[in-house]
Amino acid sequence: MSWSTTGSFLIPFPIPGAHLTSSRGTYVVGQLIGDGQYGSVYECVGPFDQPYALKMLRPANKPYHVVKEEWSREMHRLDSFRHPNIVYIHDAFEENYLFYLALERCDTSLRALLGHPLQPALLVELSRQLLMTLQYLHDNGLVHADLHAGNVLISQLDRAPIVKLTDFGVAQQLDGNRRWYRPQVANPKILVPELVTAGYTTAQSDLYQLGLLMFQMHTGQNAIDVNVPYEEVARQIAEGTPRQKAEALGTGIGNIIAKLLRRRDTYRYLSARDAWEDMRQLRWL
Ligand SMILES: Nc1ncnc2c1ncn2[C@@H]1O[C@H](COP(=O)(O)OP(=O)(O)OP(=O)(O)O)[C@@H](O)[C@H]1O
Repeated sequence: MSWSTTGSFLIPFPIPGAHLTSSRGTYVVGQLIGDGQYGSVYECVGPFDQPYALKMLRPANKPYHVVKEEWSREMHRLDSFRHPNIVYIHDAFEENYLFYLALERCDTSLRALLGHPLQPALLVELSRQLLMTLQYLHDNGLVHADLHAGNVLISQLDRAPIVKLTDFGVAQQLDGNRRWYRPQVANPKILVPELVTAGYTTAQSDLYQLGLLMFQMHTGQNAIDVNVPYEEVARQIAEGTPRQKAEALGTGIGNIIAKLLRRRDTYRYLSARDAWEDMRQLRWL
């Protein structure tokens, strides 16, 4: 059995076969799918024998009320942003001081597909769906701010792949502001120029993170060397290394990625819609 500490408590994490109960019924926990910075995700079977992905927010020595706030924020975001390309939330509950989200279970994440160039048709289709999802979020004043391959889930991979964006733990409602001044950097591997140089994030920051992701889908490689200290990652971003690499590809899609990776927001695509306008013009579409 695995254990975690929260303050003076010792709380057992769920193990395969464990039964968890919400007001909607009983969930049977299966194998661990994976761990992230903030949570662990398990296979799970719901009250009507449906397969779910059960996300448990890891306490990680944070006070109870902080974890509860994070869980509540993510639950409300997923609940209010219903879209075919956003992972569906079925239930949310607390049991034994741990907080859970019962989510639609997807086949895989984009992370599992990376490491080599994707077929152009697949790259375009996944990018199209991501752009459409970002436009929906931005039209509703939300910036995701944590767009990396582990948060891009995919359903129906063997037929017609459907993107399911997940993990709204970092996301921020802009509330009429254009810029969100952030207290801390959540994930140094997906830094954006405006965060490095001025400490803020905008909706266009999501487009930059998508550019990093599309570079990986197109080439199978990272546009930045992420296995280095934070200062070195920040230097690459501030110097515009990702854009230079995308331009050097000399491909139509490389040019679009380069424009997503512009450092100055006036030169970057202004919206996801604009980026798709260019992508749909590519000859091989
Ligand atoms: N609804 C889901 N269906 C299938 N797999 C999922 C689902 N949600 C998350 N996963 C997988 O579970 C693993 C852990 O997810 P989680 O969101 O906790 O962390 P992460 O995205 O890898 O990283 P981080 O939280 O640090 O951004 C990942 O491999 C992710 O792809």
